[in-house]
Amino acid sequence: MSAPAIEVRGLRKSYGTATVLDGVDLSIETGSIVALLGPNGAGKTTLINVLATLTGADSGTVVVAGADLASDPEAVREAISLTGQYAAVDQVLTGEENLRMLARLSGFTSAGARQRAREMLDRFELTDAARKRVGSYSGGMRRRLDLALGLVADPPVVFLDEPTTGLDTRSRQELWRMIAELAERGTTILLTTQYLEEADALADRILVLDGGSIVAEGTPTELKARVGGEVVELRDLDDSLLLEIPTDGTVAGLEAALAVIAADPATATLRVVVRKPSMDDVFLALTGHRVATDAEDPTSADARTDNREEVAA
Ligand SMILES: Nc1ncnc2c1ncn2[C@@H]1O[C@H](COP(=O)(O)OP(=O)(O)OP(=O)(O)O)[C@@H](O)[C@H]1O
Repeated sequence: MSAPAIEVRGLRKSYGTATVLDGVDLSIETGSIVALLGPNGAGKTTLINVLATLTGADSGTVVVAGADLASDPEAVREAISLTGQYAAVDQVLTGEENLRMLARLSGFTSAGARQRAREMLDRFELTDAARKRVGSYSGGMRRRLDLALGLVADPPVVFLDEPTTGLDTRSRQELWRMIAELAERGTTILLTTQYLEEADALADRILVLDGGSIVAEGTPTELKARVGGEVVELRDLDDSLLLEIPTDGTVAGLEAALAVIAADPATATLRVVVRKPSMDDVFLALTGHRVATDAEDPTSADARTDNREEVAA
């Protein structure tokens, strides 16, 4: 088995008296996609920034792509890219000009830079917009350009800090496809996300960061299996959720949940739904918090109905 692409041991970081990272240990396999989940303020960005050499740690060891962060930060910088860092990309230049400029700065010859820009535009479906100023790009196109810029020099390790926040569902799914393709080429990806569906759809493994350390890790299926079986929901006629009861998924468990609901005669005409545990249930069970949702969060309300089956009340 090859050495892990990222290895972190006992990482600590405080701001003043506030301990943000309190002994983080993690190991990320080469070529995998790992999602870092955690409630707001859990320290996800701080952890990514430490790994990307932007923030110094107080103690602990970090090895990225075989390079030790403390003794050889330059080698770490050469092995990584961090999305969001090109958010201040030149708006007046076109997408192609930005890519060519960055390729030149990364050591490509003039002809090589032109070729590399063309490849990246093609791969990130920006060829039609290549000659347009970045200022006219949509949010999704900018994220794709940002990712393309980060990959010009073909780094083996890529950090994506909330890569799809604020994007509509279609742009988000386009970006997921491109991120998955990147991993298929052997790039290691560590991403933070507040969208549980994103972690579920994209990640080989999920790390849950809470209280300054990794409190759980596993594949999405393993984490869901940990919280138990089906969840029984009681919904009103407008489909609003009134009650949810986690069960162990056995007949006896479901019967007991239905008995709780049936004990209130007012529920007789309402609807009961049985669904599989979602990442949201996992997150709540592991951290005691729900993930903050926003209007575009696909894991909120509607999207969480995916696994539901309706049963007679
Ligand atoms: N430069 C800084 N100085 C002081 N405190 C900081 C600094 N950067 C982050 N913090 C604090 O550290 C904690 C973790 O912040 P961080 O941004 O890493 O969390 P996060 O998990 O990425 O949160 P979010 O999901 O809200 O982006 C927060 O309480 C934040 O206020």
